[in-house]
Amino acid sequence: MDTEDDDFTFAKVAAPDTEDVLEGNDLALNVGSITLKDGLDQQSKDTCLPPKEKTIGSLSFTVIDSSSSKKQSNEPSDNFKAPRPITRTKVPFEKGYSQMDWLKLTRTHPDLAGLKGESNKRRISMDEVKKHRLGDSMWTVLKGRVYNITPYMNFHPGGVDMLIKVAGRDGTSLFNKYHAWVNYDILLEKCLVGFLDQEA
Ligand code: HEM
Repeated sequence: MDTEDDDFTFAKVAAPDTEDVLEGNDLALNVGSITLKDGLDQQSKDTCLPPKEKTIGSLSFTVIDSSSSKKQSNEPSDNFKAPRPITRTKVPFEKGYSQMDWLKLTRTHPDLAGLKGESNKRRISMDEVKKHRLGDSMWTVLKGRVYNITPYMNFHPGGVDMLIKVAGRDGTSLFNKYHAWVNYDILLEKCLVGFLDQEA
């Protein structure tokens, strides 16, 4: 059987040693003896501290006069112009034109680019791109790749009006302005017509 002495759940907590108490008291005394210098003694006043900078013990701080009519340096200057935020309005997609529907179409449609058997590795001149501004064959250039964007028109979350702006031209900068993070490479993979011939 356990005796009361063996049972740690009833272990007696010894009263603190008188020495410990004294040490504690010492600490308390030490804490009590910390003094804060106001830094305004004659010596500080005579040294090189600027008038509004003061020292308390080892801490120093600067007094800012908020009543001063002078502008603080962290205020925007009069010439500062904040960049104008662009408005990105998501157009509610029509039934059958969600991003999932687009994904399904890219997997099932045999020729979204409208290649009709031609290779999509072809080099294409900007003049040829310009001819594809309308109808079922609207092309755009994104970072040197030429895409037929007609099939994607109704699926574009930003709406047809936005996407049509890049038909027949290089759409890279406009695309980046609105959503540089969008992975067009994957989205339009099946719409690739060819590569822009920079020299032509
Ligand atoms: C050419 C290929 C393009 C592709 C593949 C594409 C794709 C996308 C995608 C996936 C979104 C949804 C993004 C999201 O939810 O964060 C989106 C949204 C949007 N896109 Fe495009 N886009 C293209 C071109 C453009 C262009 C040229 C413009 C502008 C002229 C434009 C304007 C917008 C806008 C305003 C939204 C807003 C909807 C939102 O806040 O999500 N897009 N686009």
